[in-house]
Amino acid sequence: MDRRNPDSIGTVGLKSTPPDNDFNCNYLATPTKLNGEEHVALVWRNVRVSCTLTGGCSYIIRDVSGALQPGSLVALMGPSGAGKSTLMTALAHRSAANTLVSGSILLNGQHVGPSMYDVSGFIYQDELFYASITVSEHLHLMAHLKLGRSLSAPDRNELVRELLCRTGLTKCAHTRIGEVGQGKTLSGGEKKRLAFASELLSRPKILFCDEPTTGLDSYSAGQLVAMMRDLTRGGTSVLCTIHQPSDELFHMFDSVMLLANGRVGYLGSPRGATGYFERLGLVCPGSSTTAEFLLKSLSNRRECRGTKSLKPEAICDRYLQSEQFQQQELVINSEIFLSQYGYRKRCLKRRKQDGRSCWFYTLYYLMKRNFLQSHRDPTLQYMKLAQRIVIALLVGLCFSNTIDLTQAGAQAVQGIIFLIVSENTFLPMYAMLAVFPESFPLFLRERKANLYGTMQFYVAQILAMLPFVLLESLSFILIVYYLAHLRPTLLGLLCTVGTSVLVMNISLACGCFFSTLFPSVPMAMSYLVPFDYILMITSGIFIKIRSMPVVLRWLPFVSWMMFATEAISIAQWDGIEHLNCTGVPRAACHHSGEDVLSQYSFAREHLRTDLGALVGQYFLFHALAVLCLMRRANRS
Ligand SMILES: Nc1ncnc2c1ncn2[C@@H]1O[C@H](COP(=O)(O)OP(=O)(O)OP(=O)(O)O)[C@@H](O)[C@H]1O
Repeated sequence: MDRRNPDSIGTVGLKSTPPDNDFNCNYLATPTKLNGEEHVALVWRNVRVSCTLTGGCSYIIRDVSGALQPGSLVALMGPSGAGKSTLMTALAHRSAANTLVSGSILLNGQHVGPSMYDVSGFIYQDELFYASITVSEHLHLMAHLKLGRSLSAPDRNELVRELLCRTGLTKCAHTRIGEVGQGKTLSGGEKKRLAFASELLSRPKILFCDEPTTGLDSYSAGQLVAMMRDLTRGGTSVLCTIHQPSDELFHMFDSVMLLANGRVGYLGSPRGATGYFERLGLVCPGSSTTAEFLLKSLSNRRECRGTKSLKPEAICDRYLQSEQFQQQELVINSEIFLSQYGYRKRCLKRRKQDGRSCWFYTLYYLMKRNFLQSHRDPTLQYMKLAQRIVIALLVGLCFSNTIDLTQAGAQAVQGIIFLIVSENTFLPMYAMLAVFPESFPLFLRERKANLYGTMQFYVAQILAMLPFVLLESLSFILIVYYLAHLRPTLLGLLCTVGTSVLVMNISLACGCFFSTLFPSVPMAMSYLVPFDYILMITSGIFIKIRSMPVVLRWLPFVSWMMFATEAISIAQWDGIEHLNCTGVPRAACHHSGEDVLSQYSFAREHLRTDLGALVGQYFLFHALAVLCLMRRANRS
């Protein structure tokens, strides 16, 4: 219970928060020290939302007006498909890209825009987290991402501690969030509370909650609504969609907005709702809760009918002539008046500082989050490393006694070069395909909330992977090099290792490109397989580039396998003067390293071009991947 504020016990006898530890939890219900200017009011008038898909789509929301006054707890209710989520995302300035919002939505008198992200939080119906990090780590990382450098380390720690305490998560602070089927994970209710705590980090003035109680038992749902009520005591306004709350929960809200087919059927106090509907001739049977009765009344398939049978459209028409509608108009007008005459602050404070330092600061914490996620997932990283080591041992041992300065040795060297290049190409490329589709939904939400940009997200993903990529690539090539007795010179080793690492990075970049270009892994896979064949055919091992049909001679230039095979071949053969021709006809014999290279149309003068082309392809694929990601994010 809040010790400063005795009123923080819910109206239905639910304590605002279970006292699960000895901490003083005074974050949520901190009585507002703000004067009227610091409050944020949201009013909306004649809001319409339509979707812009080709093939046409009618209005989802039609001429909806209302107000969210500072410190109020408002429930948004309606039958499934009534448009609750659509209205809420429009008010929160987080609408899907394929929807068009018209009408006025005013935040302290100003048309709503990106400043909404600085004053509001949004709790989605399905909460998304990085599963491998702990609750406490998640809150600390989110504090860095949301608040930047605006808080000192002790203040940040204190804030996280307070929120853990207030949301009853202290006992699972060091539990990994987890996913279903991963051993110990947070329960559904704990995840909801964590989503709640994450949004409260930035002390939002408005909190939008999309069905936060769905999937919770009645006690947990009661706790959550009580928590929201506590929050409103600090001046925060909460708009919350909710499905069929119990009577206790229903009456905890200050007002309720009922939607039917995208229109308002009632907006007013929960207490007045039953009476209002009774005056329309719709009577609630004793067995129903108030919410059930209201939803059935507004549903197209109604069971709850009174003497008069009003259709949802007629109920919405009657609302426009009601006293409740007139009262709402007064509230909207008074809020507009308060904003116009300076009682509501127009320039809302930004959460984070702008500028370069903030860009790198955010990048660092995104990288840290990605690193923790991949580092802690043994199935993903350590299994991959073990797999690479096993393959390296296999390849190295198979070739261990085959490499010498003979004709057979020359063939073995070219064979192992092909294996090195293809091993560094195909596995990493396919491993990347799932990365962006998996992280895209969370990225989209956080990007919409203005936490970071596409470039920061992309660079963080790549940099966080880099240590593992280097480890995998180096362990593979060093084992193979040593066991197969490849050329024992420093230059040969450096050039081979450097090219292999580069090849692995290009393959990752190409995998990123395919994974951002296509919306799903199977689709990306179906295009990647033919591309793999182009890579292999043009690697220079199977066919001389000069003997390919003229129209296809450009293909090798999109194939890093050709440049890499040539670079490593040069590293292995350049400067070798003599090869043993015993048992081979003189005409078919390679007398020197240069002969071996020329058999594949390779030449030592190409080395710089090869390395330059590899570096160029690395940047090209990353640039294409970023463009695709931006395009997809803008369209979502
Ligand atoms: N981006 C969109 N593109 C096309 N149609 C949409 C889009 N968003 C919502 N709709 C349609 O608008 C209607 C209202 O959807 P919305 O999700 O807002 O309803 P809801 O009241 O929140 O429903 P529920 O309670 O089931 O979550 C639905 O018929 C839905 O299919």
